[in-house]
Amino acid sequence: MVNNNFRPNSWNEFLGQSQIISNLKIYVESARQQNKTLDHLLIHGSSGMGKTSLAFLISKVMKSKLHILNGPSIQKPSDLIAVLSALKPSDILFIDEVHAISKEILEILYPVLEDNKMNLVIGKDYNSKIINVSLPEFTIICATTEIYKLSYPLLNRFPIHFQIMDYSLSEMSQIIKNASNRIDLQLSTSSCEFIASYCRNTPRIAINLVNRIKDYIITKHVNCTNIVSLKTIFKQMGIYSQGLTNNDVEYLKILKEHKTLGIESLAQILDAPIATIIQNIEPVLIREQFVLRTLRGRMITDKGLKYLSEIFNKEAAN
Ligand SMILES: Nc1ncnc2c1ncn2[C@@H]1O[C@H](COP(=O)(O)OP(=O)(O)OP(=O)(O)O)[C@@H](O)[C@H]1O
Ligand SMILES: [Mg+2]
Repeated sequence: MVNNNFRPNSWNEFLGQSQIISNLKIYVESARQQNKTLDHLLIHGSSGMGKTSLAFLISKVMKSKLHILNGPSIQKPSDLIAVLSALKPSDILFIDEVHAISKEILEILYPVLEDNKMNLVIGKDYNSKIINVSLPEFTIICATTEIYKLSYPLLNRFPIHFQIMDYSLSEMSQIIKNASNRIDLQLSTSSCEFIASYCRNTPRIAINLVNRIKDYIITKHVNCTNIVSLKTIFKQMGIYSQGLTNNDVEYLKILKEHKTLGIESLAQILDAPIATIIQNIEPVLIREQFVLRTLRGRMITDKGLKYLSEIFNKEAAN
């Protein structure tokens, strides 16, 4: 489990995403000078890229109390209404996985986002009436990994919208350096860069790897953290270069065998849900240019074939 202690506590500790951070600093400062709350904010990006960390950081720099809700766990209107009713001025409400909230809950959220009001239905059938309840000035931060599942009316009710972009290799190595410092693990710059190449561009994976490396060092399964010993650790963990896992390699092997395959056939052969393939397997393979998505289906590239032959040659040599 990723330890919450790794979450950035200040602007400086949140690495990369320079455009988001520089804009956010302006919006936060402007809100402060006008004695206003920050406008509602939507953050989207893949899993483990820093959405929750950013929401936590905003609440820290705004010195605001953070209330947290998770889209899939808001099952009935009262789940949301209870939290909204407890909000105090300047609080922040963070709704994670907002794509998973139902239409019924969205109906409550729309007037809150737009007019800072809750429309509550009191009574039943012919005796029912709607009352408007004004809420204190507060900020809603929503996060999603699946932006395309949000309806347009929801999307355009967020005055601020950030997309978490890829991290550069040097930003990833700095995240690794900072995480290793926090757990007293000595890593050279070249070791950090090497680990960064195994992180699939994802800070959460970086932090997991740093923790696992510490496990190997502490239990003396490996003596030092040079690149040769890091390679031994990753091999033992079943991670290939570029951070590929057995599933990713299996996917490449299937494509090598079949040349071109549609996603349904791939899912069947891999025995994995299509969503898992699209969200967990393909992003790294496409970013590394090992795989192409064409109209006829998925195809392995020459670079992908070279990667496969390299890892199997290495295995044969060992
Ligand atoms: N830009 C960053 N700088 C430093 N550390 C980061 C950064 N982004 C993420 N992290 C670290 O990576 C971990 C995972 O990030 P986080 O939980 O914010 O991801 P997420 O986008 O919310 O993922 P999910 O969609 O799965 O909820 C955090 O614990 C944090 O320590
Ligand atoms: Mg999160």
